[in-house]
Amino acid sequence: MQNILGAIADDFTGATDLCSTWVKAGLRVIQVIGVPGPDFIPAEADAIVIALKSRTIAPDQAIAQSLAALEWLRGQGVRQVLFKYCSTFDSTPQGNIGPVTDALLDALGSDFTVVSPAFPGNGRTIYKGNLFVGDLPLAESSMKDHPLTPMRDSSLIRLMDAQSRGRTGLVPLQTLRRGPAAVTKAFEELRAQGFRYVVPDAVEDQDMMILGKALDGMALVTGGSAVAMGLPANLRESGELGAGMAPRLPRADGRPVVIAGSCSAATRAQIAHVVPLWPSLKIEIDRIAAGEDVVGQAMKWADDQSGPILIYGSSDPVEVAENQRRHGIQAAGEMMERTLSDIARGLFAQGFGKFLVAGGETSGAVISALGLGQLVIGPEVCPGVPWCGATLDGRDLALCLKSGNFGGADMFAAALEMFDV
Ligand SMILES: Nc1ncnc2c1ncn2[C@@H]1O[C@H](COP(=O)(O)OP(=O)(O)OP(=O)(O)O)[C@@H](O)[C@H]1O
Ligand SMILES: O=C(O)[C@@H](O)C(=O)CO
Repeated sequence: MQNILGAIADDFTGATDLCSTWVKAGLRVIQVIGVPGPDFIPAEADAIVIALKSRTIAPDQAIAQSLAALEWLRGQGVRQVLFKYCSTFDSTPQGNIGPVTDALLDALGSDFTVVSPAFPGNGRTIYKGNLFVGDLPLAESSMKDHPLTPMRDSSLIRLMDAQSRGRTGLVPLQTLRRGPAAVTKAFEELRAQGFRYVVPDAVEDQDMMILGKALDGMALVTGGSAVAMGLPANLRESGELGAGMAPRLPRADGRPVVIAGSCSAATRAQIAHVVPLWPSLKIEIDRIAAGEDVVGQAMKWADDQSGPILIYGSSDPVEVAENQRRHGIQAAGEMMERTLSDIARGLFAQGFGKFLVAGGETSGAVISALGLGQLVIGPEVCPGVPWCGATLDGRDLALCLKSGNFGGADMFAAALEMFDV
């Protein structure tokens, strides 16, 4: 069996978001955690998404990991590769979106690709090359205060140019709306003019479907999960895709816990919603830095509670800035990720079996600490956020990896209600 679509995602929640998009399109999809070793046997699938944690690491490491992922995917026979990054283009002036895209293009012997973080279903739209989050330009949205990748420019063209080797062109909405053939022609013209990347405007799902058709045959596609929406239709037309299967809610015994490390506005609203309803524990960076046994205390606390519980590090931008000033940006993030993931591992040992984790970096840390190899994608809680199943030490567990800014205020409870919790 050859897997026909392959993807490299720069974080774990982004990977599940993409998997969910393809599962909804009827594909059998598996999410693989990190680049698999030689003994790894992937479950049978139409698409494989490799989840890396490469969004904020040094560019040379991100390149090395992404190239290793590409090599592995090519060994599986994938016919098109997607580099999945955040729908809010989370990156720094150094990368890693530009450097990884350049390295993947080189490795594939290609010199042109699309840059499309648009995700209309979640309010990420592109107009005249500018990225909007809901009603606000990216640089005026809450992403301007992101702890690791503050986004201070809304122009995707400037953002991509600043961190890549080539030049970025635009396909305006008017051209896109003329259909796939017009888009393909615009791509060819831009490429002939020496552009290496193209940002297509897109404001509705229908635009993503037009774009998807124009991407047929492009060796490397880059963007958010919605750029993947139209790709399965190309495979159906060429007869390469069989009948789809409805996703199933994973089996999982054990208590539920929400672990939040995302400081995004949506996650903070979700936390504010459940704090009055559920036992909730805030983890303080200062106490971690002071060497207190924060993990042991959290596990004891969790043992004393019943029903769903929330453990969170998330703070508002003022407190995050204060923590970063005291401990350093990287160190503050890492301390919190390590602590939350140690707590997750401890809770699994304590019998917890349903984990909702908020935040891409945080999810990456938790999944790595649990030592999971692959996730089977189940039904969606809200756009871009599915439940996933995994097996660990002979136990079934369910995981819901939530991108920081996804989901409405009542999303935590809605996710657990799917299990009648
Ligand atoms: N109180 C805090 N002070 C400083 N940093 C924090 C605090 N709480 C969490 N963090 C760090 O902020 C970062 C949040 O990144 P994460 O990727 O988990 O969330 P996100 O960016 O909102 O989600 P996504 O990547 O899915 O959009 C993590 O490194 C986390 O450890
Ligand atoms: O594209 C998105 O917004 C998400 O899948 C994500 O990558 C958040 O980390």
